[in-house]
Amino acid sequence: MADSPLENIGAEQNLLGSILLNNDVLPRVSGLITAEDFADPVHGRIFAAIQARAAKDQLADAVTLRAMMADDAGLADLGPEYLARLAGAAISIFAAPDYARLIAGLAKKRRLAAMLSDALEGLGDADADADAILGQVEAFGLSQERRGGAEIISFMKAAGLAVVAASAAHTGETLPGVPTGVERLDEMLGGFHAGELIVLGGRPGMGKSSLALSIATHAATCGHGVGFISLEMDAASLASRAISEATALQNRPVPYSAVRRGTVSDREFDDFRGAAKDISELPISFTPPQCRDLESIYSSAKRMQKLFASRGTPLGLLVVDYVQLVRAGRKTRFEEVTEISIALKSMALTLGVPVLALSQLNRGVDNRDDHRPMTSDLRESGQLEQDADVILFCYRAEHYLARKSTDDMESIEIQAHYAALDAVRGKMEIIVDKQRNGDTGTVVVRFDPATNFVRGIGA
Ligand SMILES: Nc1ncnc2c1ncn2[C@@H]1O[C@H](COP(=O)(O)OP(=O)(O)OP(=O)(O)O)[C@@H](O)[C@H]1O
Repeated sequence: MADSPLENIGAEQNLLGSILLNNDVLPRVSGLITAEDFADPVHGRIFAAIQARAAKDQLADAVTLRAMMADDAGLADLGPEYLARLAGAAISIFAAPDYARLIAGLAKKRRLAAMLSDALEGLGDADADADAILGQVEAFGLSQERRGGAEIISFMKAAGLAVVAASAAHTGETLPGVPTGVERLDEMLGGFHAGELIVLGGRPGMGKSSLALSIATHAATCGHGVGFISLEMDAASLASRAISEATALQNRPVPYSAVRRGTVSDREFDDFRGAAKDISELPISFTPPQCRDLESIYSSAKRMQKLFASRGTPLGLLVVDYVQLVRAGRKTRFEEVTEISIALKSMALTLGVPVLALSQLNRGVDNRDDHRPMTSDLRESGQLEQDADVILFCYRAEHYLARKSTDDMESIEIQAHYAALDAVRGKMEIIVDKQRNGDTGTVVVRFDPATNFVRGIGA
């Protein structure tokens, strides 16, 4: 069958063949083309598989890929020797970048054609809103700029975008960013903004994961697709916490630890099951435990973005819990976290969503009199501090006071200790330590660790 004018299957075969024959071709074309640019979906999957192997410093040739893609029905349809045939059709290493540009250019034209056809269809509908169609065209232009990366944006265009964002914020109908569910925090930040890296730091047990999950479920409730990449907890444990929070919101709190231990009453079990049913449709996706390196995090995020787009709830937030567990294969921890931090910021930009990255702070915080985290606590964490657009810390005085021994205290001190404990019981401070485009400050929220419940005081 002849290629359509907007695809060149032969060029795709030649390019893939040359990479399979010589993996050194890959770095020469990586910045020019993505797996989505291939017109033939099987070719896209072959390219993604080559990239995944290369990221792990593994050889990607016809033999290794055939084993890796043994379950790919599309590849099986093309015959057992297809990969070997591709390798036989290789072009020279010097021609590869031109082929990559040709394929990427055709992909751009296909996307443009699809978008224009949608827009024309919209224009044919007498009830369609012209501004909505124009927005669609503009959004397409922006998404192509992100792909191109190096394109130049005129001041006029930037000013236009600034006015669109200001007008959305001004009318107050919608938050400019993804809402967190903590009203005061949303007022300070305007929600989490697309393209931003938000770092949430804290000591273990301070409630980072709980806060992140609570924000994720709230964002999903508001219609944003959420990708939750936890390197610490499995999907069922995260879901259990989210369901527990839903029971608390329904004023029938069922602690997730009791559910796990099997110590809930029949009524509590029914409440838990009922809440699970209520939130089961939320657009949140988790990743399997083997998703631990940057390459798989990025490819999972891209898969989630496609999945959510196809379901009409576009990916609005990506959460990574937590940075120190991600593997990047660098020599020192500092270099490794720096690479992760740069990658997470670029993920936020290329995917066009906010990335909420959790960061575990080291013991230094516990050894001070004031255990509130500070910017300097992030300094050992590579370049996180510089790359982050927003830095949040969570802090619970209750966590420290409840663990303080009263053995050596006088009775008056014990009284003061319990008064202090009562004053902070059930409260978490969210410290906005850095905001590239706004003010800093502290927001106090109600936090029930047993049910993962986080809400603004008085909410
Ligand atoms: N039933 C319960 N009663 C009281 N506290 C609980 C209960 N269940 C869990 N917790 C506490 O809730 C907190 C949950 O914290 P979370 O997992 O969000 O911490 P984190 O900051 O992400 O740190 P970590 O790295 O340890 O997970 C922990 O301090 C845990 O001890």
